[in-house]
Amino acid sequence: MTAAMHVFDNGAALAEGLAEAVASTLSAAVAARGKASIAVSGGSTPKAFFKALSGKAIDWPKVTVTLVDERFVAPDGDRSNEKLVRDNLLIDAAAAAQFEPLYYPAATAEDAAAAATKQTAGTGHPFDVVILGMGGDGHTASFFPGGSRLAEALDPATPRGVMTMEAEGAGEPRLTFTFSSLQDARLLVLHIEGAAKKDVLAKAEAPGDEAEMPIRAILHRAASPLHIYWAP
Ligand SMILES: O=C1O[C@H](COP(=O)(O)O)[C@@H](O)[C@H](O)[C@H]1O
Repeated sequence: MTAAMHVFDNGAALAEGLAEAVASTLSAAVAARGKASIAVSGGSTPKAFFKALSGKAIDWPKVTVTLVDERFVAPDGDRSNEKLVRDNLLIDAAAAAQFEPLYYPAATAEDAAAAATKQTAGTGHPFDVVILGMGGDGHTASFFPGGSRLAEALDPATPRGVMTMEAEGAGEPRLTFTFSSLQDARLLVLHIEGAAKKDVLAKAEAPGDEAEMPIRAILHRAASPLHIYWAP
């Protein structure tokens, strides 16, 4: 697997540079296939990128936006990745995009994952764009160290779709696209910021157990070239 490093002076420059690259990939997808798809991460890092992307001139009604992972929490709560996307990406021009959530108000996270798998079945085979983040523990999407279904989620034989994950470091039960759903995106990006995450990345790039740092699955065996976007 090859990785290209894109280094920026600061978060604002990164947000703009990444938004440009994503907008160009989505527009090319619409031109080639009449539609485009993007799966984005939650957490604290992507807010400025979302805002930069939301104003780009893309044929947004033809774009489907979803999440790489979600917490099993209602979408009006501050821990909801859906809320982050609705408040920061699905605004301005991008308000016209289609959105496919991973959270459903089901009795269990398993039921919500089944509903999300069904609803997203027509999207992303492969995704045009996947934007991954990374936690300080080396998790990406909801592939957490010690995750209850980590081996299954990272197994390339596990089909595309959404599954549940529970882990000590995860807080709420999680909903996550499987590794097979994400690793072949036409534009596969890892977006990280700060010196601490650069150190985590360096550790993960060295050979080692995926169970300890699940980001290794993406770094070492994703089918698509990985573009790493970093700013201090
Ligand atoms: O739990 C999550 O964390 C990661 C990293 O988030 P950050 O706050 O360190 O940027 C994120 O990529 C993932 O989507 C989210 O659910």
